[in-house]
Amino acid sequence: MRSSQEEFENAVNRVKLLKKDPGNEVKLKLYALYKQATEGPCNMPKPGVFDFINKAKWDAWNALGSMPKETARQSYVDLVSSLSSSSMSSSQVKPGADRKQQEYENLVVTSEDGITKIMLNRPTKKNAINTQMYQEIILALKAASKDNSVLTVLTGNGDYYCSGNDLTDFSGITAGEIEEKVKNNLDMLRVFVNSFIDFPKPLIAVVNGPAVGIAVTILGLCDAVYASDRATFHTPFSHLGLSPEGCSSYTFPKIMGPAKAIEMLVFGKKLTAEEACARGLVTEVFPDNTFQKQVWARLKAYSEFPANSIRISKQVIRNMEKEKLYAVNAEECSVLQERLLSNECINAAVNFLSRKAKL
Ligand SMILES: CCCCC/C=C/C(=O)SCCNC(=O)CCNC(=O)[C@H](O)C(C)(C)COP(=O)(O)OP(=O)(O)OC[C@H]1O[C@@H](n2cnc3c(N)ncnc32)[C@H](O)[C@@H]1OP(=O)(O)O
Repeated sequence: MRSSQEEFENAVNRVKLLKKDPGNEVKLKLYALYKQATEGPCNMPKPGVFDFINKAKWDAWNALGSMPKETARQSYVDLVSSLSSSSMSSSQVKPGADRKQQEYENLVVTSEDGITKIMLNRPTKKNAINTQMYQEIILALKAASKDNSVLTVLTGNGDYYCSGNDLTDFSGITAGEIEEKVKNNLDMLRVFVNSFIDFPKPLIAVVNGPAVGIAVTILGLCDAVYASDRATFHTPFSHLGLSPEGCSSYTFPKIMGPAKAIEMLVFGKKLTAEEACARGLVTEVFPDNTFQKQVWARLKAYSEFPANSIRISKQVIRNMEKEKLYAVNAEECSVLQERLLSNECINAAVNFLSRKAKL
């Protein structure tokens, strides 16, 4: 929908009422869009290099090139709306309260202070990831990649971070249906892991408690991992007749060296948070009683860094090996598809379902 001249003028007035300074970067963007919307493409002579302020303004306006006036007007209105709502939320919402976004069945997704938090929300099942939760995480990451946040956080509700893939996912499936179900699940897993590979902003795991299976492997694709000292890290793939996923067959040897990676991924050694930190899988460990306070203060400080710089720097690092990661993901999914149909795996799932086996 195109915005009218009246909406544009309203937006110009609303900018003057903003309670929070939006920062120089946003102010330059507003200036440039306003000039483009009212005068068209940049028509000023370029200021000298030492005229810093006017040069920055000129650069911002000139960068809009031949953007039509109508598009600039719409972008200005959109930008002011996003600023007004965040300025309102900080003045009207109780401190510490989150602004809730789209509703999900297995997630709670909130955005505040430049941080989008995706919280796994099946605490009674230790946040095990079922098919629907995989789909919801894919959607939530897609939405977070496009929202105004600077950082995205993945965490768990309750005493667990996540107990990994939901082992009951295949219960109630007949022998005739199993192959197709496994294939569909593996197609979904590939998309799920790709959405971590492709995530364009810093993605931070706040590991509030034990993590199992895919919840651990995917940490190798996160940009920082903050863990409570109560957290543990366990990838019992061999016990379950499975094989590594989440690109861990590539990221773990790279992070901790092949011998330590094999101890985890092949022999299923469970690590404490301190051990995982010593191996480089975890960025920093915090005492559980101050974990949330310390981590969120840290994240809030990081979210105030220049958003574009942070995003671009993350992408420069990730882009170096994106193709490799896609290939690893595809290969792991193809191996896992066979494993899921193996007797070793089916027996392990039956054991879990009949409550004979636990980790
Ligand atoms: C797309 C295909 C991908 C395949 C790749 C696989 C990747 C993986 O993630 S492999 C790892 C899979 N996860 C596990 O093996 C963990 C299994 N769970 C357990 O061993 C235990 O539940 C526990 C150690 C995580 C926690 O034990 P405890 O504290 O004693 O709590 P409960 O066992 O009573 O659990 C409470 C409740 O939660 C259910 N639950 C826990 N984890 C899972 C799970 N992974 N899948 C399904 N359900 C899980 C558990 O069954 C209990 O439910 P209720 O009995 O209904 O209360």
